[in-house]
Amino acid sequence: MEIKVCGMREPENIRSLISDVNPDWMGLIFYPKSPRYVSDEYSERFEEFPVKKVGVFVNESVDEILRKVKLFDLSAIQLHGNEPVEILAELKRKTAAELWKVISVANEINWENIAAYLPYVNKFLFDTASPNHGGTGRKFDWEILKTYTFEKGFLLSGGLDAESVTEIKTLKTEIDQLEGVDLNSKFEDAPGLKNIERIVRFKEKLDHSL
Ligand SMILES: O=C(O)c1ccccc1NCC(=O)[C@H](O)[C@H](O)COP(=O)(O)O
Repeated sequence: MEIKVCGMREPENIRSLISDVNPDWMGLIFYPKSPRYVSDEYSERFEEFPVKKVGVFVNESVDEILRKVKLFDLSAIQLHGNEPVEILAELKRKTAAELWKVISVANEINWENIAAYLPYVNKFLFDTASPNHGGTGRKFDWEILKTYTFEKGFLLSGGLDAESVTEIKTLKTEIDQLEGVDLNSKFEDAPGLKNIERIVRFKEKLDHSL
């Protein structure tokens, strides 16, 4: 299973993450209201790191997203707001970066609305709905994912921690499209600063149980 560690910011912390965990993806948050916000000044400090970067955006303009893709050498764009399909269509025409659409889960999911994104996205990411958009540290009811019928893969997100591993394993046996997990606030010592040991323990538990 893929591992994305989101909300990274501090170079020394990133260095430890890569050497001890070697995640598939590192998430950088470009939403100014997030306590994990990554400003342009960080771009030079990230150049050396051999890890694929995914930029997290909330209702951002296409021009600004493309500017960040270039500045931070992003491999993927995670759209974490209410972005309409047209924005994804435009991005797909203008960049080779992967496109991930976040589905914020409250009570129900309208699968017809989500189907409209299929021609443009590389994957979906299911997260807990919140007025702040992400980083809630709360799980949603994963039962709803059992009604997922598309072939497209997705990442599971929202309040994941080491205690979640058994349930993730069960879910994977039922839903093959579950490609990976997204870790964030439950692995932090402070916003934007991850506890690497905690992530190592999560990964070991996941590897042993899959
Ligand atoms: O983490 C944030 O501060 C954030 C703020 C606004 C939009 C997205 C944000 N995070 C994006 C992510 O992909 C998080 O990993 C995801 O929301 C899960 O976070 P958590 O519930 O803390 O595990």
